Amino acid sequence: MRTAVLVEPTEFELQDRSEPSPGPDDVLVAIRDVGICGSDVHYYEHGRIGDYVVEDPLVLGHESAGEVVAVGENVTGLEAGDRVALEPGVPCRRCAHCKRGDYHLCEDVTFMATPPHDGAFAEYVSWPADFAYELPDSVSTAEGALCEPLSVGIHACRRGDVGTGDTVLVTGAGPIGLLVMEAARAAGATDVIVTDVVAEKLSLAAERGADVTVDVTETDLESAVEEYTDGVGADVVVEASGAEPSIRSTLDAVRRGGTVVLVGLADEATVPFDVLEVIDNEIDVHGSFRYKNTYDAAVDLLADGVVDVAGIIDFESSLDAIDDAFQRAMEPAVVKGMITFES
Ligand SMILES: NC(=O)C1=CN([C@@H]2O[C@H](COP(=O)(O)OP(=O)(O)OC[C@H]3O[C@@H](n4cnc5c(N)ncnc54)[C@H](O)[C@@H]3O)[C@@H](O)[C@H]2O)C=CC1
Ligand SMILES: CC(=O)[C@H](N)C(=O)O
Repeated sequence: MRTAVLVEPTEFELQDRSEPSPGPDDVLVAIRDVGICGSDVHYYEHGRIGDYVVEDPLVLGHESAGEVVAVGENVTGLEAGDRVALEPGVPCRRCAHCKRGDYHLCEDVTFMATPPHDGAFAEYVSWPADFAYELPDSVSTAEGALCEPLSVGIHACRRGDVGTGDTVLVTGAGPIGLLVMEAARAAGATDVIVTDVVAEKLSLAAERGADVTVDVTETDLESAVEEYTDGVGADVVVEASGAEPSIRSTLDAVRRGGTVVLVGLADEATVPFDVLEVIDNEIDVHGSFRYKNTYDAAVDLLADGVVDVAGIIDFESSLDAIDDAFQRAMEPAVVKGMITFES
């Protein structure tokens, strides 16, 4: 089977590898669509993310969906021909975190495209059947692939306990911020404010239903939120840029007694954060890491037409043109590129 392997920073090699054979509990999936995530681009550019270093050639891609072509002997509920979205992180199922239900915090997780585990820029992937979610006919495999970033959004909104009538501020209008907005709407938020520093991103956020967009290079965020909320502040702020000034600004924009959810990964682990403001204003600050138990919800939300993920896709490309696709994905105005495989 054909794969795109990152052999050096900024260098993919198209390699033929042998097709995996499914274990007894696995499905063999012919991959149809894989999203290019910011983390893929980061590995491509720098060969590492923090402590995760690409030491051996690595197949990138973890936002994937495709068609089941074979199933292991223990698999029930899925058969050849079914289309599935693949949840990319498979936990050990045995550790304390897994046993208390926090499987996304498992320290022994096999996460696609995170060294040393290969990802889905490959014609076939063998994956545990219980981490493969059947897609109804109304949901495309491109949408199925984007259940991954949508899951990040759903989990962040669950962490923030976003509810009916809430005003939610989303900082950063990349794919994660835009899908946080979708998840917040689905959770009942009636007002969504979105920030960014790139005009095209803010235009897209507005087209997709943001009530207010704020270009923080031109407008003071605190004043803009104060004006919109009659001086109260946002009920929930979801930080989805990873930019240090934006992380710090969350405390200026959240209401007293509100919640800040940190999703964006800052370049530096240490960001000044005013703990007195957190205490005086009784602000709940939550980290949000990947997701757990979100894929069923993501598929249902897509099937019911409650959320839109396809609208964030800027371009589709073939595996052969993966270098060009990654170059395009690095352009500031681009939100989401997809690698598509022929069926
Ligand atoms: N916690 C988790 O489980 C996960 C975290 N992430 C992180 O979430 C963040 C967002 O991911 P993507 O949307 O893929 O990234 P992205 O880089 O595509 O989007 C970030 C957006 O923030 C904007 N931005 C930059 N500076 C800003 C500022 N000062 N104020 C407001 N917006 C600003 C950028 O223009 C861009 O549109 C990244 O830091 C990523 O590493 C992504 C996936 C999972
Ligand atoms: C940080 C990422 O973008 C990635 N989705 C991951 O969860 O590792």
